[in-house]
Amino acid sequence: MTTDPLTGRPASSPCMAAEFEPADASDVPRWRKVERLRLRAERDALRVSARQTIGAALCRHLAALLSSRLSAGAVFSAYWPIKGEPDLRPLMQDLHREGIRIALPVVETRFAPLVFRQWTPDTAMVRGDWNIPVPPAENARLLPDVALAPLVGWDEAGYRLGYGGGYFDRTLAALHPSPLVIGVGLQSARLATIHPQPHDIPLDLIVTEAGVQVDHG
Ligand SMILES: Nc1nc2c(c(=O)[nH]1)N(C=O)[C@@H](CNc1ccc(C(=O)N[C@@H](CCC(=O)O)C(=O)O)cc1)CN2
Ligand SMILES: Nc1ncnc2c1ncn2[C@@H]1O[C@H](COP(=O)(O)OP(=O)(O)OP(=O)(O)O)[C@@H](O)[C@H]1O
Repeated sequence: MTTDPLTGRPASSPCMAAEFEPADASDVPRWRKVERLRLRAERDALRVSARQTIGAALCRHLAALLSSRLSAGAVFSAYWPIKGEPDLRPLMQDLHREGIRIALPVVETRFAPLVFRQWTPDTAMVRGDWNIPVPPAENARLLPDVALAPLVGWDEAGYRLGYGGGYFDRTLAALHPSPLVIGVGLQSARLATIHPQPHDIPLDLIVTEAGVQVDHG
């Protein structure tokens, strides 16, 4: 039997497709819940070495993409990896060294837009909402010129599936001028469609370990 080099599982593992497709908008939240669980389980099953390879490839693709879009003093919002998300902290370090200001998203108020707090390699992170490590409240609040949006799932129209809090959609709806938003996730997290709803805002670009997949930027 052949083995998938990334997951170490049988290449012919049983079909993991969602058990249903939503018939109408009222089914979409339930469908998304099933898909989030499936995609997160697949991501959790990755070997550490596969995760590292993916993170390094993403850092490379993003560095190439950002070199023409960010200059010293610009604000770049990244994320602190949780729940098996690709680790882009080496990229944050490199861009910081180049004089780019790095910010991280923070849930300061539940169900409100995210705020962005400055991060430097010297920042002592504290635990925020949902136990996510965040820069402390005394760090400067910044508005990103370019923002990464971590993806649980994505589609070729540029829509994203996150953890289901609606935080990025709420944030993008509130930010003016809106930053260039780059979705970051696994190639294997591609869906035929996320069944976009009126509140869903498409991303400008989507990048996976295989390179740029969507470019509306
Ligand atoms: N690394 C990282 N940081 C990030 C995000 C992210 O996706 N990744 N976010 C991107 O938006 C924001 C936090 N997003 C959140 C999204 C949902 C819930 C939430 O509602 N949690 C529920 C449990 C939901 C579940 O387990 O399915 C809860 O706490 O009860 C909290 C934070 C900001 N920081
Ligand atoms: N602009 C908005 N204003 C108010 N509520 C919103 C907005 N955008 C999304 N929501 C609400 O947030 C909830 C979750 O939305 P969705 O399924 O798109 O989450 P998600 O994009 O996967 O999560 P996240 O952005 O936190 O990673 C929905 O109930 C939706 O109504």
